[in-house]
Amino acid sequence: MKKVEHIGIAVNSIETAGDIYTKLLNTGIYKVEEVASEHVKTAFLQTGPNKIELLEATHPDSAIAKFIAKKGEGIHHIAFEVEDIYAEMQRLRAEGFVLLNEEPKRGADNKLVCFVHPKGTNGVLVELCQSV
Ligand SMILES: C[C@@H](C(=O)O)C(=O)SCCNC(=O)CCNC(=O)[C@H](O)C(C)(C)COP(=O)(O)OP(=O)(O)OC[C@H]1O[C@@H](n2cnc3c(N)ncnc32)[C@H](O)[C@@H]1OP(=O)(O)O
Ligand SMILES: [Co+2]
Repeated sequence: MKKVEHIGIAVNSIETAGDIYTKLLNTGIYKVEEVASEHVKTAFLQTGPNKIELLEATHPDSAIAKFIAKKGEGIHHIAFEVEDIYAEMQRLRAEGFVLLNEEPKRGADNKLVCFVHPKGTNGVLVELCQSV
């Protein structure tokens, strides 16, 4: 694992949350991308080397819609950048972690991503991501 790549925050509205985080971080959203396969719209802000990903559901079946219905808005996941996602997935499986996808899937910026079940990581949903 190389570093924390981003922290994902589930929000009801990217427009509203975008204004709040722009004021909070004193920097604007630098990109908005819909990731249709995940049923989310994402918006990214950057402070120094760190990225915040705001996530709004685009469908009632979205993980974000379900999360907000259960827990309300808030931190949804921590994403770690990895060098070789296939190797990391194999390593984590061997360590007994439950991966939520068998094969890497595509996230924002077309990155390869894989999620680790929060039940095995002390209640924190973990995303692995590899730049392509
Ligand atoms: C675009 C991309 C990118 O960055 O490039 C993204 O980030 S996409 C980000 C959106 N996509 C994803 O999150 C994909 C991976 N997520 C998933 O597969 C799912 O959301 C699961 C994490 C498996 C949860 O789905 P499931 O249908 O099982 O929902 P559920 O409501 O029954 O949840 C089962 C248990 O997990 C808990 N739970 C659910 N989501 C959680 C989260 N984000 N953090 C911590 N705990 C969480 C629930 O409270 C519940 O606990 P109790 O049993 O105690 O009540
Ligand atoms: Co993410």
